[in-house]
Amino acid sequence: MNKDRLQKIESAGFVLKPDSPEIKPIFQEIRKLFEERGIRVALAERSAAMIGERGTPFEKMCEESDFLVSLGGDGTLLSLVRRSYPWHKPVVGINAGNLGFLADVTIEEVPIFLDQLFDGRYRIDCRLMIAGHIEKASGAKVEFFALNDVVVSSPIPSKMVIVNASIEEERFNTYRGDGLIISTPTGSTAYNLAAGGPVVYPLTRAFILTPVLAHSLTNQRPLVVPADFAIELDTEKYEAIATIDGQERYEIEEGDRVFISVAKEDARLLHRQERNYFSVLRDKLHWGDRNW
Ligand SMILES: NC(=O)c1ccc[n+]([C@@H]2O[C@H](COP(=O)([O-])OP(=O)(O)OC[C@H]3O[C@@H](n4cnc5c(N)ncnc54)[C@H](O)[C@@H]3O)[C@@H](O)[C@H]2O)c1
Ligand SMILES: Nc1ncnc2c1ncn2[C@@H]1O[C@H](COP(=O)(O)OP(=O)(O)OP(=O)(O)O)[C@@H](O)[C@H]1O
Repeated sequence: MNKDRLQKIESAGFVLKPDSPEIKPIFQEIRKLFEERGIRVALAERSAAMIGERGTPFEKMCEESDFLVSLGGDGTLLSLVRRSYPWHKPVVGINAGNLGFLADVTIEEVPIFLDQLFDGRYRIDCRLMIAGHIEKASGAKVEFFALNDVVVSSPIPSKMVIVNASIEEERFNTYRGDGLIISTPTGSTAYNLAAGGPVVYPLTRAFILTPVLAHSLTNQRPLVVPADFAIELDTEKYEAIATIDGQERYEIEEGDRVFISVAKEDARLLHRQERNYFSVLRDKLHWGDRNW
């Protein structure tokens, strides 16, 4: 299979921004545009229920769609990429949210995006994903995937956490502070950026370890490591949680271990061909804008 090309452009599966029934007329308009071009549209059950329609079970939709569409903000796209990961379908984000850094097709651009799709003028970017798991002290195991980041922090604001980090089975550092972010290059412009971590071009194969408000006078710098390095975290003394892409939370107790490595398959993000990462940095995050 050529991972850079769509196999067919006959069916699309949609997920809508949660708790936003006001999105219904926008979705209906977009569905019409898809159907006018001969693309069958399925809507995931939960999204359908939100707008009073009958939907398709999420798994069936992923199985049967040539590509998936998130109509919402970056959060809706992150969640769709994670949940649909086992089917490895290309995902495009139509921005009906605020920032739309990842979800980069605007509602107005949908007709032209569809024309370009049929002309072959699109790109599928392979983005590395985190494949992680938590081994509980009890022996239980929880697996997860992340497109942006895994954050180990305190469940209580203004309480500290102590996070021990090992890289390739070698104890490397103990982070004391608000937490530790393990970010992918895709996530480098999210929480990692706010915590002072580097912006990393999204096609780079690396992980970034960035402390959040480290309680230390010995500069706890962000660290970039190759994506094929295995990272292991555990915590001491304080309560902690691991948050996946800002959306899934797991309690971490003393004795639990969090394992982070690169997922076998990349996520596939479908973009307009002319999308340029540096323009997005400028337009959305005001990179280099002297008035900001
Ligand atoms: N201080 C912070 O900046 C902060 C704090 C907590 C979480 N986050 C980030 O929020 C992400 C979850 O996003 P959400 O939209 O579900 O939550 P959210 O609604 O809390 O929004 C967080 C903001 O980050 C933006 N964002 C998300 N992923 C991005 C990316 N890869 N590049 C640039 N901007 C991005 C979103 O558009 C939104 O404006 C987490 O993965 C985490 O990285 C940021
Ligand atoms: N499946 C999901 N599980 C948990 N939270 C979700 C899920 N999908 C979306 N969210 C959350 O819903 C909220 C709103 O969604 P979304 O991020 O798409 O829109 P937004 O905040 O308006 O846009 P943006 O993220 O681009 O600023 C976000 O906080 C997001 O994390």
